[in-house]
Amino acid sequence: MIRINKELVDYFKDLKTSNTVDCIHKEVFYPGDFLIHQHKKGNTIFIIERGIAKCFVNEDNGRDFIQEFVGEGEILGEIEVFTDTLSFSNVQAITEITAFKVYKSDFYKLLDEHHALNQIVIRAIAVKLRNTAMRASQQQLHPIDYNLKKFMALIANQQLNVSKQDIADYLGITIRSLNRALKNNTENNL
Ligand SMILES: Nc1ncnc2c1ncn2[C@@H]1O[C@@H]2COP(=O)(O)O[C@H]2[C@H]1O
Repeated sequence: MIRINKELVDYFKDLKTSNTVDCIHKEVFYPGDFLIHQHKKGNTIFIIERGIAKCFVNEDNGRDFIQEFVGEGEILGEIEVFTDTLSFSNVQAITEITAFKVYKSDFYKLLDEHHALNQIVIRAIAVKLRNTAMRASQQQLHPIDYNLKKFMALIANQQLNVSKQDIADYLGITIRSLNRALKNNTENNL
């Protein structure tokens, strides 16, 4: 499912057009470009203005796991900025993306000066935690066929072409298992 956050993107659009701050930069990414690299220090946060990216972890065994598809208004890089650690995952553009980029020190300054932004960011992180926890339990407790069916239904109305590899990486299964599940679902008319 593609996560979005309208209130966050609207807040940044308003700040940018108000011309009261000069620390919000715009950056364009093309499909395949990385916004954030796993295990690297980035020192910036991004807010997606337009476009879709995938957040994924590359495991020691070489396999990728997609944690989430993120779209308009999603904040990226905030974990690294708030915890002063290296990024725990990659963020890669799937479509062309325009994003607001703010350096860490400027982001802290914005949070100091804009009470409303604090609340929006706290809410965004709480929603991420909730979504991530719910997805984890759903994935653990349901069979592959059920999770695949749910995922296909979620992306059906989002006009996004997700590759077979990305679907498999989102469900944490191999392409072979995905093909088997697709066949099962077709045979059972799911
Ligand atoms: N499950 C998730 N939901 C939303 N965003 C995520 C998820 N996992 C990783 N990310 C984003 O990917 C970013 C990678 O860099 P950070 O660790 O700084 O911060 C991470 C989050 O912004």
